[in-house]
Amino acid sequence: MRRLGDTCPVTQAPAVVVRDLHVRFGDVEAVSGVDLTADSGQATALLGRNGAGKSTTMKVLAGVVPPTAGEVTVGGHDAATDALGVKRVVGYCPDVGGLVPRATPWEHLQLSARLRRMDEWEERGRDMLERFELGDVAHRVVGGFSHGMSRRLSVVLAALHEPTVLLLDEPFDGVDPLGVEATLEVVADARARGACVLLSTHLRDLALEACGTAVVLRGGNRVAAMQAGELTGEAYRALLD
Ligand SMILES: Nc1ncnc2c1ncn2[C@@H]1O[C@H](COP(=O)(O)OP(=O)(O)OP(=O)(O)O)[C@@H](O)[C@H]1O
Repeated sequence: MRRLGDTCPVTQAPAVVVRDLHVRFGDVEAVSGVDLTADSGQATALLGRNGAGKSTTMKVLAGVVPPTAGEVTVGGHDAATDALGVKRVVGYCPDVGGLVPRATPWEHLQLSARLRRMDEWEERGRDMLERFELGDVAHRVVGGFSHGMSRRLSVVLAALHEPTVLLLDEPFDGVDPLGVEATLEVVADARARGACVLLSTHLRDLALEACGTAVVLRGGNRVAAMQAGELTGEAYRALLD
């Protein structure tokens, strides 16, 4: 039985390694040559315009879409051959979906904890729901939730089990300032306990606040990787054009 706070195997290698990733859906090449590395204890922002390939890259890192070509290792697991191993080490907030409309937030937490054979998770679960102002609706089905409430619950579910690699795809989308603050705290907490965080967003300012490193994608390619502080508005705009 896994307990919160259990230490994960520490490796010297970067927590996430992506080399020349290609992902094809039929005739569409969604990702065509992305390279990135991300270290434990660091947060990396994936930035880029609509259709740049951010969500597809995140799906590969989460083990839910296989790479068509290239090398992808997440927490030491090869995404092409060991998707289950990848799923075990990540916490993933998808860009859309992932929630069961007829279930309540508390039931989502219960299911997640059971699937991961977690013990002693209730206090953290309650605390996280409170931090994301979902405590009052913990027993209301999520089918009636606003978009922002659903996003907040998706972040809670991704982070509940204190994963080695935390993947947040558009976590700020439609989320109010208190939800943004709670999400930034989740990122900071994850970094502090040595997790590797990857966060995709269109919002440069929030990316800079949350992350020390920024990777910019365009047309399925990585066009830049830099310290987040170097990504001025002007530099970002130039990379997008
Ligand atoms: N399942 C799919 N089938 C076909 N094409 C897809 C599929 N998923 C993504 N694509 C295409 O791949 C490209 C990259 O999409 P992706 O969702 O990864 O971009 P994104 O950077 O996350 O965009 P956004 O910021 O709008 O969410 C787009 O052209 C998209 O239409």
